[in-house]
Amino acid sequence: MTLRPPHGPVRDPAGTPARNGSADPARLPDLALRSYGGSVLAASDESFAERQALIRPGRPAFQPGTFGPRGQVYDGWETRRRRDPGHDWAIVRLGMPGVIRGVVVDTAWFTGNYPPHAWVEACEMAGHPSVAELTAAAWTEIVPKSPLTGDSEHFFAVPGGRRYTHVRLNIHPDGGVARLRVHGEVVPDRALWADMPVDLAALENGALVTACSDEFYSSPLNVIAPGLPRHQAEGWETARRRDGGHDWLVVRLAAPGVIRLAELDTANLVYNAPGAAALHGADARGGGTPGEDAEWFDLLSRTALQPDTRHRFRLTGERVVTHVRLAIHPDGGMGRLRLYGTPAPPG
Ligand SMILES: NC(=O)NC(NC(N)=O)C(=O)[O-]
Repeated sequence: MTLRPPHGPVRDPAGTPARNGSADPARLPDLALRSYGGSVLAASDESFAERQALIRPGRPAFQPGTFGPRGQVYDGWETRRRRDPGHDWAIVRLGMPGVIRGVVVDTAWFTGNYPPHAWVEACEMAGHPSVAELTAAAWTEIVPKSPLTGDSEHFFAVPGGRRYTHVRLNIHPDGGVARLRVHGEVVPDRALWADMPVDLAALENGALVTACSDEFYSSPLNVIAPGLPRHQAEGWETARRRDGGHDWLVVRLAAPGVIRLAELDTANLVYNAPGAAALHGADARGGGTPGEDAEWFDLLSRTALQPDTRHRFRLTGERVVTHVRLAIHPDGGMGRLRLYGTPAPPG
């Protein structure tokens, strides 16, 4: 099973195959995504096309022969032609800090104006640093200076396991980059959870969708994304099932814990909402990832659902869970899944 990047339908990115059961880096969430709270804080130049487009969800669009006052319109970040030495750069705050496993520099649609070279640096700064503070920070090179080609996705694996909060994309000497994707594992600042119940299924808290039955129309990762889905494609949508079975996904929680409240939101699924859903838990504190044959126990027995509705269910069990399986009957999808609970004490 592979997971699509969020906000499908999208074409599959070319990625490396899964290794040792670990996720393919290109399938991990894009920590920089604008809809995950990322921002392109500053850029050396954005004369032709705005920097914020670098981290927009979805594939870049292009319509030839569309000219505005700046020139041809591009869906990406494009700097002016340099007439002096130097290079262009853009500083990106990750929406979700974490360990970066791979970076995609996508020059889609930039043909006569792509940068011949790029490299990427990263840094970790606590709090809410200003651009001046970031500029003065110590940056680590995570992608060495590498050649680029026009109108192509370039995937760079990132070794090491450090947590980062910001990245800096450098291009030499100038040109256009449609998208920058920063794939990795979310590592939240757990001190900010204080002692409050949290959404243990939230991507921003470090949860991850690790498996699903089907992701035909849009990614199951969407169900644990921040905020509300604006439309069907910003949730998870499966194909119509014709085999009498049911669809499901598995969430590895942000931390082991007891879930007190489950929110199953069929937002935007009007004519394709599941008829019913159930939640099952597993406790894998001993290690490993529970598979189909794991000991899954009931958290919420099969319950009828309404279309386009946020359902909230109190859960009464006291068992600690590390993984939750959402079963939907027979198919359809889900806009959002929230699992509020209290993390179990360490050990
Ligand atoms: N946005 C632009 O017009 N860019 C440039 N030109 C074309 N036609 O794309 C360029 O780099 O000079």
